Amino acid sequence: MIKKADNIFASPLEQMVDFRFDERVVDVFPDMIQRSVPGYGTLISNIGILTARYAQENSSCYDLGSSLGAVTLSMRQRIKAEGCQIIAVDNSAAMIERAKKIIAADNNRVPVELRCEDINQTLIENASVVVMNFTLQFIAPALRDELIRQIYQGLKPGGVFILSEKLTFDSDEQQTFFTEAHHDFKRANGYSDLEISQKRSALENVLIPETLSTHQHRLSQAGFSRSECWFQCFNFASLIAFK
Ligand SMILES: Nc1ncnc2c1ncn2[C@@H]1O[C@H](C[S@+](CC[C@H]([NH3+])C(=O)[O-])CC(=O)[O-])[C@@H](O)[C@H]1O
Ligand SMILES: O=C(O)C(=O)Cc1ccccc1
Repeated sequence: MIKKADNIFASPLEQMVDFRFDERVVDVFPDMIQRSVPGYGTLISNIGILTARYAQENSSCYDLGSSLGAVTLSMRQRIKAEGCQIIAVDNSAAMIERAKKIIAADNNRVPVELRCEDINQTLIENASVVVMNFTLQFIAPALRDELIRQIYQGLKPGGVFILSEKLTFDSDEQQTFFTEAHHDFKRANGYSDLEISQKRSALENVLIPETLSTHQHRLSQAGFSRSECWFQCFNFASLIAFK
């Protein structure tokens, strides 16, 4: 499949509208996420490696906010345990339609179920691995505690939850440093200042980042015994939480 370049925010927009995972975004999504999230490729491959270690026989592995199925494919390639299935969930119909084609073109044997639904409505059960790779940040903050509690409840003993998020920081100094470093990363990947600033406005009310300590506190309140930050590049981090 050829990768289409993301130029969604390249020309001046008369009216700023909230960012949505629609058809236009789906078309350029692999290029957009790769050029926007430092370490994205490293995260995808290592989520596969972590899944290989923690996937249990006859259990389910969940990819919540699966977009085009990058995490699903990485998990699918690595799972060795017998009788595992992957459940991939996204509430964007455009994403799910495209993901169906991508998954169908992959010939690995691990069963994949793709669901178009709100992850707040997803019943998590018999899970050994649950992944949210940059999805919690799009969930209304008031719903986050309950969602993480549901994930904890649905995990089997020994199960893990992998949570990747864009972070915000308590100190102005840290916030400025990480934001500028991220913008430098985007500039180095060919985005103009206009693209960076228009996308930033479009995401303002849609992507609501939290601090690392807010995430860690929520995980421990939900019951997780321990969490480790196993990856961070600038303001993008990933945690693994153990039941
Ligand atoms: N309530 C919701 N229910 C279900 N899906 C949702 C919801 N809200 C947002 N989404 C979906 O969450 C995904 C977030 S992208 C994940 C990248 C992927 N994990 C990847 O590793 O390539 C991250 C990003 O673009 O920064 C989109 O596909 C939304 O439709
Ligand atoms: O582009 C950004 O500034 C981001 O924070 C990452 C991102 C990547 C893809 C869709 C939405 C946000």
